[in-house]
Amino acid sequence: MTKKRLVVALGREAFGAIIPEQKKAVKRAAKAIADLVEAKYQIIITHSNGPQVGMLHTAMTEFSRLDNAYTVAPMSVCGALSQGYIGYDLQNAIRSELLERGIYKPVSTIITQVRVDPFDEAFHHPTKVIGRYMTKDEAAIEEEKGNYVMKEEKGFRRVVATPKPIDIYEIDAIKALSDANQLVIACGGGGIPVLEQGTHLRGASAVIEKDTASAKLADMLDADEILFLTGVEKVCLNYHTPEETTLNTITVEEAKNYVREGHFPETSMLPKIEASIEFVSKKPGRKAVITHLDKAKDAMLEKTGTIIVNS
Ligand SMILES: Nc1ncnc2c1ncn2[C@@H]1O[C@H](COP(=O)(O)OP(=O)(O)O)[C@@H](O)[C@H]1O
Ligand SMILES: NC(=O)OP(=O)(O)O
Repeated sequence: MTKKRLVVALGREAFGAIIPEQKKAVKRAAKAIADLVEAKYQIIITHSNGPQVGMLHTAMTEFSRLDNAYTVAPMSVCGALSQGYIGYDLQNAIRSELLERGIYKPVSTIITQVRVDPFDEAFHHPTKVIGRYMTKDEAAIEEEKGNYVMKEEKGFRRVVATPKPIDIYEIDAIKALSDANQLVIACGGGGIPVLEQGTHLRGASAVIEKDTASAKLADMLDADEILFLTGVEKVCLNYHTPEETTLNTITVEEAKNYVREGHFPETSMLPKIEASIEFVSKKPGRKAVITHLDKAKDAMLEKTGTIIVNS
């Protein structure tokens, strides 16, 4: 029996924001992945990095202010750092969980670069929230430093540009490892955004939306399914209102209508719905699933989650 190829996109629930939280949270992510390995999926893992990339950028910038022996790290370098240390924790947690279940399977992280367009309009309209929540006063100080901030429900956060992913440079390596039945962590944080300049890849000051990049990766790998593991069991209409209802299986057309009706916020659920529409509508038979981190196996068995199909 050929295994189904599945891209699993791990959201913030799988990492928390700070390093001690991450060590604990990745164990839950590892359980989800191990369940899917046991269910015989061929898995490629992607992950969030919004809180982490913001933390790294702020830390490096502030440190360089204190000591001029250190320099500011560009956002692209912070993206690479985040892929490295998140991948490190994740691959070790998955390795342990699999070994405890008597399964040996190599797990590796690929530092992944993703091509973006230097003329992408997103560079003029930053919308990607990163880093920690700030108070109004902290946000004002942040703006004085030349950074953009945005007001969210729980406070203020920094925002950076989020250009569309065009191509994934390490796709052949990702595919080779996956074809060899190994677990691969790739496109972390949406991938490091790079601009192609002749033979040189130059890092861009941006953070790619990991949901969009996950759909791109899933399409380039010709995956059968994509699974977004987030903080809710099902996607809702009229979220957090007295009229709230949950969605079970919906078609791409229904999903598009709900987007038009404005049910999904731009900085949280919308990218997952748009990525699902993009992936599913490219080829018949594809499926996208959105559910809670702890419900991965049940959702793949269609016992829970929101499932997006062609028709
Ligand atoms: N319509 C909606 N239905 C369900 N959850 C929603 C909705 N709108 C916003 N959310 C929130 O969006 C979150 C998912 O977005 P986010 O945390 O940014 O993703 P990720 O888990 O990939 O990091 C959910 O955990 C939930 O709190
Ligand atoms: N890069 C990215 O989309 O990260 P978050 O999911 O944490 O926003």
